[in-house]
Amino acid sequence: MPNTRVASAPISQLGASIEVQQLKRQFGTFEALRGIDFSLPAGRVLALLGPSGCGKSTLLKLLAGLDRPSSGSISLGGRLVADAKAFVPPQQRKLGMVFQDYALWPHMSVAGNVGFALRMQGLGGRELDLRVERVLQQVGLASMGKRAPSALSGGQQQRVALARAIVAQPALLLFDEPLSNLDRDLRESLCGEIGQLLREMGTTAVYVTHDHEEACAIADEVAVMFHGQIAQRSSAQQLWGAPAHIDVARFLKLGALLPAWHDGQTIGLAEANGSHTVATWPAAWLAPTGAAQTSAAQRVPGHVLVPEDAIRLTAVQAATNSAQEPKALVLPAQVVEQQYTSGRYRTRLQLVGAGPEHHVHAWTRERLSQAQGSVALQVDPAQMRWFAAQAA
Ligand SMILES: Nc1ncnc2c1ncn2[C@@H]1O[C@H](COP(=O)(O)OP(=O)(O)OP(=O)(O)O)[C@@H](O)[C@H]1O
Repeated sequence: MPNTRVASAPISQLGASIEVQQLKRQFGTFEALRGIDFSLPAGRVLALLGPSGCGKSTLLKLLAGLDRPSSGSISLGGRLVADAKAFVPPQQRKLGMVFQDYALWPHMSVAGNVGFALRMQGLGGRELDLRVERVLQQVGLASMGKRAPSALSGGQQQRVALARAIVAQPALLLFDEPLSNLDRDLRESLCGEIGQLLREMGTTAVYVTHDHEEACAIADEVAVMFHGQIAQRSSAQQLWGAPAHIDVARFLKLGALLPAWHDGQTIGLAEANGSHTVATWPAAWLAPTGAAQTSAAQRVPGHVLVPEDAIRLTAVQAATNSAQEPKALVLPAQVVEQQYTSGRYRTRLQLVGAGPEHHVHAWTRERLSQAQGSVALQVDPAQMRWFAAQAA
């Protein structure tokens, strides 16, 4: 979208706050949402992130009023819109929606699509034309109003859908995987533009995606969902730096999750059955929040997260647990394979003396051959995190 849009952006309004309490949605005996609680202040953007089937779209539909909760409540802007008794239909919730498949009306022009909500409000003539043209300009489609949607590219069609969603100045914008039909370059640019537009507008928004880069680029806060529940809700920085749950670390692919034990003082990398400890180090070396999860007198099984960026590769002879570098964990490893990507090698390494589950990935500039034998991993323990095994 052109930069002129920023200077001429006329819309600046505060959106509606969202308050969701103990929200559940059952389909027969299946619980698609199992007690969702969150509140979002007005003007904030929340991304719902999670694997397929975790309940993101179900939650979005309940916020939109396209479906009713089995129990629990939703309030928008302090007004109760859904609970056991109340139900406010979508057209009275002052919201705009953008879907994955654009959902444009093919028999209407671009301007006809964009102006539809305003015409429903009784607006017409010059004022309608001006509002539509202004919004088309905002989404980078100035002077395309007369075209048919079928005469536009996928990215342009999604801009029309965006213009249609924002033209009536909604208090809440809901996005359901809006970029997943577009190619990667377009996804990246449109993602940045939507984020900028949302910040300019000050509208509250909920954005469903299974792409963590998209979620982090657009949203102030990210809620990661699994099996109908929110596992963690925080800023993107916190999500990456302090995943609260092993499933979050796994979903975000934050690094290797190595079987380990923790006895309150020491952490040991161990075989899954606990039979053979490969290496130990003081638990205090880990980030405090990671170690704080366990204060046991006996060994508790779990996993240690080793982010790829926490690992440096050195020659075996150069690597020692020296007094100069007391908090560097040194582990001998064997190169298994390397893949060249984006100017670096992603290198898969097997820890020496450990089972197949004890492998990690690290990045190197050089090509290493298996014939070079062992290398040493220098791991920064401050970047590692401990996750105790969950009770069955
Ligand atoms: N109308 C329905 N009847 C029965 N089950 C449903 C219905 N709608 C959703 N579900 C189930 O609820 C679960 C959550 O679905 P939902 O569409 O919310 O997932 P999602 O996280 O949005 O997934 P995706 O990323 O694949 O769109 C899924 O197991 C789905 O099969």
